[in-house]
This record gives sequence, structure tokens and C-alpha cells, in this order.
Amino acid sequence: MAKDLTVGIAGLGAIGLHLARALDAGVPGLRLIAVAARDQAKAAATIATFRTPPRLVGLAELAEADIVVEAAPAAVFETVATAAIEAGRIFVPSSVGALLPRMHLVERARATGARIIVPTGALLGLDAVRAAAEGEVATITIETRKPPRGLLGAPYLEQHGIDVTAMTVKTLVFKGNAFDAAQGFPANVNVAAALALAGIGPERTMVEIWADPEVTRNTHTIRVEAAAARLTMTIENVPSEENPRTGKITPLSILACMRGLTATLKVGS
Ligand SMILES: NC(=O)C1=CN([C@@H]2O[C@H](COP(=O)(O)OP(=O)(O)OC[C@H]3O[C@@H](n4cnc5c(N)ncnc54)[C@H](OP(=O)(O)O)[C@@H]3O)[C@@H](O)[C@H]2O)C=CC1
Ligand SMILES: O=C([O-])CC(=O)C(=O)O
Repeated sequence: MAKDLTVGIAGLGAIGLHLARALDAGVPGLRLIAVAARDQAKAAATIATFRTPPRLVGLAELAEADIVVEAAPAAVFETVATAAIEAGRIFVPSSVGALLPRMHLVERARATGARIIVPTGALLGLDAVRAAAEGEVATITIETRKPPRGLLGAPYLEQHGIDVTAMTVKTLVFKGNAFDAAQGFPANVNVAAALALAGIGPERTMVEIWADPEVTRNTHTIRVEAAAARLTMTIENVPSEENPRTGKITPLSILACMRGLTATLKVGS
């Protein structure tokens, strides 16, 4: 029988804690051995309730695991990613927007034997986008609508003096490419970054971000015009209690992605 793959998780928030609990409950072929968080006392109390408590370690030490899942703020992405990639691990990022300006990490991974596996996360349909991108693609766009509180704290809004809390009608707050969207909204549109990596890249992938007081869900619509197919897909994510910017489906998507790393039967490309 194959040996279990060990897992380390950076962050125990809306994504990391859900994932850690699921792994602790038992996933065939995967074993949680380490976690990292900012508030050490809170994290220690949390993992003490686990069936098999993982070690509480620093961000770089997570690289002792075979799979390193990053589920922390984009500000610490580089520390987690660099350690995992230099150690030749499987690196699973959540803060995908932070990968776009750091594509040299992909080159490093090639050299060290590491793999970077970007989960579909809060989005849908990246299998179809990847398939379409094997052929000719004319355009890919993503329209994101969020309740205004789901956009709070974005640097782009602060730089442009945009107060989303004062909005009473749906308002287009950003239109541009995925690279600029990820810079301006590092905690809000990781989905646009994942779409860009699956398809035609961050310069050609176009993004609209709407603050919409009428929606209760983080809603993403992808439109792809390709030689082989036309795709229009929408996902309406229930915001998580811990972090309204993050859809509840995100840790589930990462868990599904991780099952795929060890599964005998894997469905979807
Ligand atoms: N790819 C996708 O589709 C999606 C990606 N995301 C992204 O995933 C990331 C995580 O999101 P989410 O779980 O909602 O975030 P949360 O804010 O809920 O949790 C973040 C976690 O990171 C921890 N943390 C903060 N600073 C540090 C540090 N210096 N060292 C170690 N841990 C730290 C926090 O610790 P503490 O609890 O102690 O403060 C917290 O546990 C974000 O970048 C988010 O934008 C989100 C949704 C979808
Ligand atoms: O992409 C993100 O960062 C989060 C998001 O929109 C969602 O969870 O729906």
C-alpha cells in the first residue's frame, strides 16, 4: 500500500481550519502533521480539540510536509511558497493572486522538482477553460459581484477613495485585466487569478468587479469565446461566517483537489 502523503497548512481561518478539521476526521492517503497561524494561543487551543493534533510550527517549517497548503493572507504567501518550493514539495496555494507577480516560483519549482497545484477554489469550470485553452481562445472574461462588505479593505478601493459601504445600488468598482485586479484586490479576486492561469494569462483575462448591495452571495460569471466552444458559467457562493470575502465552497474545493492527489479514480481534468 502507498504511504500516506503528509500535509501542512498555513492559516487556520475560513479555509485552513475547515480543511484541517476535514483531514483530522480522516481522508484516505492524507495525514495532517503541521499547521501555522498568527495567534499561537488561539491555534494551540483549536488543535488541542483535534483527534490527532498536528504540530504548531512557523510558516517555513510547514515544508517538512509532502503537501503544503497555503491558506493565509497574501502578505505571507512568499514565505510559505518559497520554503515549500525550495524543499521540492507539492504546493497548493489559496492566495492565487499573489502567484501572478511571482511566476519565477514556477521556474524554481521546475528546478527543485516541486509542483504547484492551483485548486479551482471559489470558482468553477477550470477544467473546461483548460480544455478550451488547448485550442484557440478569443476572449475570457470574469464578472464578480459581491455584497459590498465582501470587498472591504481592498487597496484599490482605498487608493481611489471608493467607499463601498455607502453604496445603495450595484456599482462597477473595477474594470481591467486579471493582473491589475489581483494587485488591487488581493483578498477578493483570487478566482480571477486562477482563471487567468487556467486560460490565456493575466494580461488577456478581463475582469469586472461589482459592489452589489442586492446580492447576498459572492457571484462569479465566466465567459469564454473559444474555437471549440462558448462557455458561460456562474457560481453563487455562500460567504463563510469567519470571513465574508471567502465563499464556503473554497475549503471544499481544496479538499476535493487534495483527494485527487491520491485517488485511484479521479474525475475531471
Ligand atoms: N483561491 C480561492 O478561490 C480563494 C482564495 N482565498 C484566499 O485564501 C486566503 C485565506 O483565506 P481565508 O481562510 O478566508 O482567510 P482568513 O482571514 O479567514 O484566515 C487567515 C488565516 O491566516 C492566519 N495568518 C495571518 N497572518 C499569519 C501569519 N503571519 N502567519 C501564519 N498565519 C497567519 C490567520 O491566523 P489567526 O487566526 O491567528 O489570525 C488566519 O488563521 C486569503 O488570501 C484569501 O484571499 C479566499 C477565497 C477563495
Ligand atoms: O476569489 C476570492 O478571493 C474569493 C471569492 O471571490 C469567493 O470566495 O467567492
